[in-house]
Amino acid sequence: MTAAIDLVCLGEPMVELNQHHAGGAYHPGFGGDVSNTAVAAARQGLRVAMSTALGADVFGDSLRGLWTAEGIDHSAVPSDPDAPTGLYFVTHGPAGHTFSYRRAGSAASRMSPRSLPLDLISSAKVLHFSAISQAISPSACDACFAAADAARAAGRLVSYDTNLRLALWPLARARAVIRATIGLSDIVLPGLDDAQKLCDAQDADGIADELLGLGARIVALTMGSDGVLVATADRRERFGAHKVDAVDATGAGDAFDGAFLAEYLATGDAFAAARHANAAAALSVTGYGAVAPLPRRAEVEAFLAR
Ligand SMILES: O=C(O)C(=O)C[C@H](O)[C@H](O)CO
Repeated sequence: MTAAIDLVCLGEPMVELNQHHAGGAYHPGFGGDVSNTAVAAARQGLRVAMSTALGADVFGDSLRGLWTAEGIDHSAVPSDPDAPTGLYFVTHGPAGHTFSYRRAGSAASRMSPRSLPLDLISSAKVLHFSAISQAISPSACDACFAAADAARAAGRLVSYDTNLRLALWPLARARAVIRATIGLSDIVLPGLDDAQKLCDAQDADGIADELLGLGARIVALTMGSDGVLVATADRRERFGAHKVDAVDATGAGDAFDGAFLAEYLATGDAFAAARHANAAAALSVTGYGAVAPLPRRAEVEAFLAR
């Protein structure tokens, strides 16, 4: 079964409570950046598995329900009877969205190198994790490095989103860990705001140069309303942002990541992958929540064909 997996996503899934309007009700949904990426990739046709841990609780059960419905393999995900599934709240204001976490001590934060499904990671085509996967605890950070080592030793691709969450760790530590991880990654997927905190360079081309210099093979830098810059050692290209009626940017980067990986595995072309992912990310911000609005392949293709 594991031999058929294209993508393993390693990190922390969470239940989401999203308050669409100030003072209004909180709407239940799903989040956790790499779980969002897993759903985004599965909706584009990849065979995806999760590597994480859940609490043995109703929130863990509902995440399993999501993954089953999306065709995502969660057979390697244990349920921890002694630690909860993490939650987060999303509120919206004039400056965008804010995340408030209830995740300290979660089951996923107890991940360690010993808990990894190494056969799965070594046999899948791509391992994807993020700086959030590393920030949730020192043992989870160790697990990410061990997983990257296993994937690389097996000749697999490592994909990394630099998602910087300064509520989870201080910038100095984040910067050191993230820059070291970029050196182990084939595909690096940063957002501009984060990249400006992680790099000495502040402009998009300088950031791409710096990340390629750290060892990335492909950099896809998402820049919000300025679109996307994709850079490899010998080519770079910009893709303009699509104009859509945006209501909630939660998970837009994860939508990009999942669609990018799906199209990259289908075509081997990072630039075609970015064009596809740029459209998927645009569609993902037209609804509330990290997961519900993630588009399917047919929707992305129809949007690009307009
Ligand atoms: O912020 C986090 O740790 C999350 O995983 C919550 C969101 O789902 C995620 O950030 C969206 O990218």
